[in-house]
Amino acid sequence: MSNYIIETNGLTRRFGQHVSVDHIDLRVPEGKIYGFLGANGAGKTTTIRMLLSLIRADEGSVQIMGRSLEKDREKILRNIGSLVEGPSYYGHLPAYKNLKIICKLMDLPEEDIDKVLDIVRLAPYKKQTVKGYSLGMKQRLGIAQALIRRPKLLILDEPINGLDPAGIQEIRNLMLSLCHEQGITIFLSSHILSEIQSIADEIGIIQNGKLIFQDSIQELEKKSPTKLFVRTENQQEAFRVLSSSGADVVLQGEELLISLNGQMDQAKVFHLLQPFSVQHMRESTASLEDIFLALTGTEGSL
Ligand SMILES: Nc1ncnc2c1ncn2[C@@H]1O[C@H](COP(=O)(O)OP(=O)(O)OP(=O)(O)O)[C@@H](O)[C@H]1O
Repeated sequence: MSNYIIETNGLTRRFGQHVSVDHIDLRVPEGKIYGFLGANGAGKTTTIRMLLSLIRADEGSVQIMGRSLEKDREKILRNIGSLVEGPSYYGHLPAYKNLKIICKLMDLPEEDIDKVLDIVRLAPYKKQTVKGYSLGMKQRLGIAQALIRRPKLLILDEPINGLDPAGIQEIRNLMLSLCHEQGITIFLSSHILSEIQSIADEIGIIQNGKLIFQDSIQELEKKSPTKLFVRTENQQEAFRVLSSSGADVVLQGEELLISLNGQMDQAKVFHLLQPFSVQHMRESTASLEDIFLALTGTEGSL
């Protein structure tokens, strides 16, 4: 058996003439957090719906936990917790009761409810009706609904979408603890790189239905164009020295903007700037658009 908990081969889905998911070969390692990135309309939700057997694929195959989704649908889905397009719940009932209904329907042990509410940090609010919850709390309830099934794999579609920075941090911490402490593999989609950059081990990037990158976050960072913004006491002279040494540098407002690459790395820039008194230096983190540009040479459709 491979070490991939999800493996697709040539997975394809068309809507009319439009190929929404175009022959993608996902490789999701077990026990990791996999970030599935793409702009709006790139094909993330369609892919996830195929992984969960909510829609059929036109071509290709899906293997999950070493089994064929086509042949062993029931067995596989029993071990997956998912949250696609927002949580569904009874707003007039408290979180505890919402989970109790799921346990009854799916014949799951009710003893797990308190544990799961504790994990998603909703225990203090378990008796309050859900309609009064914040968006982040509702999202955490959605994750609790997925966790109550004791899944080996969690598949979450844009779980961070629409949350405020505190809510984003809460969900991030939750993912990290679910993966590292409970050993659950997490596959989550997002259209914002920076939101999942700090938690994902592995990244897949989908653009116009095609998987244009799939590797570790370290490999992605190597491909991301890093930029340095620098202010010195003598900008004109620093600019002249940098550009005559082959640096890709422009004067942008009060700052010199230097694009780093294999020939001009940070150490070389520091060396060239030694004669100038550097007042300020910051490094930019690459956005999804920068990465699309670096990977494809075209602008992402964000
Ligand atoms: N049921 C459908 N009927 C027709 N076209 C569809 C359907 N579902 C998805 N599409 C099309 O497939 C493409 C991919 O959509 P999908 O929802 O998978 O993208 P996404 O990456 O999840 O984007 P978003 O973040 O906006 O949900 C889009 O062009 C969309 O219009």
